[in-house]
Parts: sequence; structure tokens; C-alpha cells
Amino acid sequence: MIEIQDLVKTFHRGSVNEVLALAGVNLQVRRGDFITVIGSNGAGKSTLLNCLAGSYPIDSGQIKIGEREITRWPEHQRATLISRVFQDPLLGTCGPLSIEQNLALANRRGRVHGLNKGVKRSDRNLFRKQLSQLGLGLENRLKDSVGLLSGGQRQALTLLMATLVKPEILLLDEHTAALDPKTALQVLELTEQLIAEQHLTALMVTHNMRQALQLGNRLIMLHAGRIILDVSGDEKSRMTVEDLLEKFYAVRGEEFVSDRMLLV
Ligand SMILES: Nc1ncnc2c1ncn2[C@@H]1O[C@H](COP(=O)(O)OP(=O)(O)OP(=O)(O)O)[C@@H](O)[C@H]1O
Repeated sequence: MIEIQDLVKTFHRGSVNEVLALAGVNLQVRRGDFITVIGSNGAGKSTLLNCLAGSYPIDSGQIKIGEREITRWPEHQRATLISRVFQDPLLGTCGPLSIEQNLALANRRGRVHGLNKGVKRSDRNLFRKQLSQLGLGLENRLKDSVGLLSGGQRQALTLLMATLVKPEILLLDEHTAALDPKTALQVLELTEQLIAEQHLTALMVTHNMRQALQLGNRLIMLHAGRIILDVSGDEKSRMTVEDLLEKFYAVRGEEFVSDRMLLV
């Protein structure tokens, strides 16, 4: 169980540019929950993920992963429990290193001497096996540098790296948004596959409402730094995009506005 209590985050506090990005977020994430996160522009979706990962300090609130209170843990320490995949395929991997060196680093997450980039033969066999699951032929390119890969190949590799050592929670921040539609679909299918096979707990920010309804067992909608909708199970699977927009209107009394949100 991951518990987020009364999470508050302000940017530029005390200045004219002050923004209340998270206005008291409460969320209990059950083990195995795959939660899609939607919301209008500036709703606080990325900030929530950044605060969870420890990239931004919070004003107040509490974050617990199981029995561990991680509120004051620095980002690198949280990275032993939390994996992330960003929108930019360049962020999750190290371009100058080879595929196997990247995987070796990911495989040592949370262990001492985590930055040794040597590769053991037994690990190499494991990497080959894991890579072959991607169906991209990367298992035959272990020594190629990651900088040679396409955006989609790189994002697929990032996903594999993020889940090689099972994280307590996987954070996906619009991780297919920068890919062409066909590649985005492949990476999304891989995401579903990895999450299902490993029974991962995941939070996935998406700007695609239909995707948010199709994937995962639970959906939350953020608005102005608050969770304004939290649906799961049958209720979620029965919902349509129109239902979501209506719910938003019912709660906020205004139309859902996003220049990037795909409403179809
Ligand atoms: N590093 C930052 N410095 C200052 N303000 C920020 C920063 N990051 C986010 N904000 C502000 O906090 C609010 C929430 O932003 P956030 O990026 O979390 O929204 P979002 O829901 O991910 O939006 P979008 O869908 O547009 O990416 C916005 O008003 C944004 O301008």
C-alpha cells in the first residue's frame, strides 16, 4: 500500500508568481493498482509524480510506501523503490553506454556499487531473454550504444530497465506522448504486458482519455491540484469519455479544458 496524505506543493511561494500546484492530495494506492491519471492543463499531474519521486520538495503532507515513511527521503533514495519513465525517451537511458551496460546499471538499482557498469555473463543471458520479449530484435544488439536506437526502441528499453528490478511503484509520465502513433501503441502494449506479468503497481499520466479508460483498473482525475474523481473496477470499465466529461462538469461546473487532451 502506498499512502499519500494531504500533499501540498506550492511553486514560487510568497511571490506574485505563486502557484498552488497540489492543494492537499490524498490517495491510497493498493498493491497491484494500475491507475491512469488525467486532468486539465496545469492540474498537477506531473507535479504529483515529481513529488512522489522526490524531484520536488513538498510544503506539507506525508508519503508512505508500505511501512516506510519516505516523505523526507532524497530522490536517489526513493529511486531504490520507485521507477520512472518520462515523456522524453532520452531521459531514461544513457546514450553513450551500450544496451547491456544500461541494463546492468538498472539491474543493480538499490544495491551498493550501483554505478559499476561491467556486465556479467549470467546477466547478459538474462538481458538477452528479457530483450527478446520486446520483439524489437534488441537481444542481438547488446553491445550497440543506446544512442543508436530510435525513440520507440529507446522507450521500450527504458520500460524494461524501469521494471528489471521490480519497483514498489512505476511512474509513467505521458511516456508515449513523444512517439508516433504506431510506436506509441507498441510501447503501450508493452507497458500493459510488463505491468500484468510482474503484478506491478503503477501510476500513468496520459492526455488520452480513451487510453485512460481502456488501461488499468483505476482512474483518477486531477483538477487545480486536487483529485476530483476516483473510479475503479466495473464503474471504470463501464465509463465512456462522455461520462468522464460529464463528471468533470458536474464537479466543477465548467467545461473540461485542455489543449493537449485527446477527448476521443
Ligand atoms: N517547476 C515549476 N516551477 C513553477 N511552476 C510549476 C513548475 N512545475 C509545475 N508548475 C506549475 O504547477 C501547476 C501544475 O503543473 P503540472 O505540470 O503538474 O500540471 P499537469 O497537470 O502535468 O499539466 P499538463 O497536462 O499541462 O502538463 C501549473 O500551474 C504549473 O505551471
